[in-house]
Amino acid sequence: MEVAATISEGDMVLEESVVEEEEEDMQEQEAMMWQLLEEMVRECAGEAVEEGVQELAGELLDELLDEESGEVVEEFNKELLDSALSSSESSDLEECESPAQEVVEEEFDGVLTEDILAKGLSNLRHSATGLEQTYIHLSIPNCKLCDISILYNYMHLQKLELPYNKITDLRCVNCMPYLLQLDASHNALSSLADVKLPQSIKEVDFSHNQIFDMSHLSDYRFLFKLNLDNNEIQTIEGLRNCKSLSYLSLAENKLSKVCGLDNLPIKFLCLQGNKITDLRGLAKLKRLHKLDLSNNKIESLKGLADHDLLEIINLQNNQVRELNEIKHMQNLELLRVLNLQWNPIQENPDYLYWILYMVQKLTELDLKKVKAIDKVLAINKYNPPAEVVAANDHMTHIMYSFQQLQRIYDSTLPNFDIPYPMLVLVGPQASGKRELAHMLCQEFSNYFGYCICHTSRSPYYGEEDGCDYHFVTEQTFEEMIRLGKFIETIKYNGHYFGLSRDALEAVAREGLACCTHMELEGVQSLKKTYFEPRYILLIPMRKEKHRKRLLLRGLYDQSQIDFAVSRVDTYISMNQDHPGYFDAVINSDLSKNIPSDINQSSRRKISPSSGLMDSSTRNYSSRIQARLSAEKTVLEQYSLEQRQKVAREAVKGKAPGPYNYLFRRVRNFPNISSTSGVVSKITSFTSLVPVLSSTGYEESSDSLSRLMSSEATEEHFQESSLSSAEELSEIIKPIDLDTDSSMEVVSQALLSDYKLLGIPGFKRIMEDDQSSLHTLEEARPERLKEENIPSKYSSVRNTPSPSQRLGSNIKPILPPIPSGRTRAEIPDSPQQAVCTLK
Ligand SMILES: Nc1ncnc2c1ncn2[C@@H]1O[C@H](COP(=O)(O)OP(=O)(O)OP(=O)(O)O)[C@@H](O)[C@H]1O
Repeated sequence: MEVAATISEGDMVLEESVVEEEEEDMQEQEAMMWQLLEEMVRECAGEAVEEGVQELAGELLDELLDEESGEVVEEFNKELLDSALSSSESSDLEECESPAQEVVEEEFDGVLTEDILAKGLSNLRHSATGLEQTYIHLSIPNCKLCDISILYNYMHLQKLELPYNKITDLRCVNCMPYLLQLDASHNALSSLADVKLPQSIKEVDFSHNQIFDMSHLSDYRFLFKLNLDNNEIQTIEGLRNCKSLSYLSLAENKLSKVCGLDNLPIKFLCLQGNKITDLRGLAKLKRLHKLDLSNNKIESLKGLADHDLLEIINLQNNQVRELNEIKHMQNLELLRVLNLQWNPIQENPDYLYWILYMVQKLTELDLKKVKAIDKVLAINKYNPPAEVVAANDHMTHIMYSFQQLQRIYDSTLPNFDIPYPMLVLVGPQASGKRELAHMLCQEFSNYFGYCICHTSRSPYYGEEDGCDYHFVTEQTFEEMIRLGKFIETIKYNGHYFGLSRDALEAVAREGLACCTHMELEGVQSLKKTYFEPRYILLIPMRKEKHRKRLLLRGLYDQSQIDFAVSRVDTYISMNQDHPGYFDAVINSDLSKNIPSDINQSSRRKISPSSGLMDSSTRNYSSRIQARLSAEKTVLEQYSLEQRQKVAREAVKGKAPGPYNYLFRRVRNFPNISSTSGVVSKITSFTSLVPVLSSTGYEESSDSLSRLMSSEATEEHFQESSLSSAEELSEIIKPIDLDTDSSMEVVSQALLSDYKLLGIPGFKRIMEDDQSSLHTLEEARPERLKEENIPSKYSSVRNTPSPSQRLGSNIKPILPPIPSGRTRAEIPDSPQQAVCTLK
């Protein structure tokens, strides 16, 4: 039993050991299978990686292993792929480093051998002679090469790249007549004396060497690009014959000035990281496109002007301090990118706007995009357009005047519907507008009062305070601005000029229409107010004559004369571009009395009789007074008597007040074509009511009615299609203001043509106005009433409020002075009229 038991136990032991053996076998087989599988996978992945198809490797592994091996295989797969990729990357890097890396690693002695060279050759082509096949490109970077004498045998090379080596001797290139590109950067070259590059060389890079002398680079006519960055060069020299040099870089050298570059066709110049202090040596580099002068010691930008093609300038980290230096760049029409970071100039508060004003086409400043709003603000700050000046001026005066006690002004009485009549003579300096204003006020003293402007300039000889101007100091003028005294002001030739509210009110209080003169900017500001003056433009059509006229005055220096003459064009274009902006245009050219050649010395010695514009004759009022009181001719005397007669009749009510005619509103003729420009042709047409002749009211009324009837007017306008501005310029003929006879022309134009001289006292006319209108209306011929021809009086009485502001062709020539404005109602002092608004 025991044996049996032992046997059976032995059997069991045997059985167990057999099972163990079988298990071991299976494990072995499994391990073998794994090994096989791993080898297979590695092989496939390796192949795929070798081919650079990493994705494919992944997919392959997936396909092979996924289904069979479950998660374990997947993990393995990933590990394998990672290791395969990293090994491929490292092998890539190795490849990048150098084709000859393996050789270098074996204690390389720096001598270029055939083996190394063979790995760097490429680009098999016909040689330049065309006789043989040869490699024309050799590139052996980063090989610690010292000795490259083997290259003496490689004369067919056209491109040679040997950067990041230790080369000190480059004479082998002397035997390469076909070489076009040479890169010997990052080497140990200290001299180029022995290097004789071929004439045909186009691009050379000697950057990052120890070269201190560049004089040996001359005579390369086809050299296009030269890089000498990071060397020891102290002077730019030897390039004068490089007539094709477009790209020159000498960054990080020891240059202290720019020189030796005259007349070279350089487009790109990099001189950053030197010790340059000024740029005068750049003056003759006319083809520069891009300039890098960062990290220098530049203080002055003189030498940058006149580079018409310059687009980009980098002046970062220099010593530019003065805003005025920017002026040297103001003519750089193509300059778009400018970098002035880390320059003291940046600390100036006006820096941004001044630069944007001076170099208006910049798109990038200090590495930031330029904003359009900043450009606009810059222009508005330093050279604001006339509209901006006018708007600012208007805002200023409105703001200051609001701070004052509010009043009811004589010029606004009796209501806003009927604007206070004002006549403003506009034109460039010395166009004769001041003389004409004085004359009008003298001749039409019953209608016009001269409005005396304020100025901060000192009086010329012959000018009187309170007659020509109110002469005040600049401080007083500015104080007056702050007190809200002005309606408009301008600054002309550095002096203030302004139309004060008080001056205008003084005229209005007299019951007179205001007549004054001013420059265009004044008009632009005045047009923003509620006043609605008529504007007459006096324009010199011949600039040379105008210049002589200014010269004759002997008051202005050359720049002032140039400025005044240059403004003639501004007026002309304003008149052309804005039809109706001026109500009339007068050609103010002189025709006589100006000597054809005026020299400097004779300017101040012109006798009063030789011309009106001499400074000794500038007391206008007395001059005009003298003229008017001069003995009259028979004809003048007769004319005067006639006018006085008419005036007497008007006062008595037999005839309408003459101002009613003079300032009657022009009808709006639809077929008037708006034109602009100076009118020189004189026609007989007048938009004013025709003349009151001595034959009595009936006749004149008849002719008036005929003229004002639509039939007559349409008929007339078919002949003459003029704008209202032109109509008035027809009325006031082109006048030669500076000749004795021209005074008469003015008189005749304004007086004889309309028979308006000798107007009786304005006040009385005003008082009689209402009654005379009634009387006259009643006295109108029945025929006219039946035909429903509009009465001039009713139109005067019911003058419609102007529907448009200035510039419109339907506006009146001049509004009538409101009938409610009589002397009796006008308070004696301004205080009486003061009423504080709630
Ligand atoms: N309030 C004003 N607003 C705008 N412009 C004015 C004003 N007062 C005067 N001006 C103008 O300023 C300019 C300079 O005046 P200034 O008196 O110095 O000229 P001028 O040499 O005497 O010439 P002119 O004979 O044209 O007056 C003139 O054109 C004048 O009409």
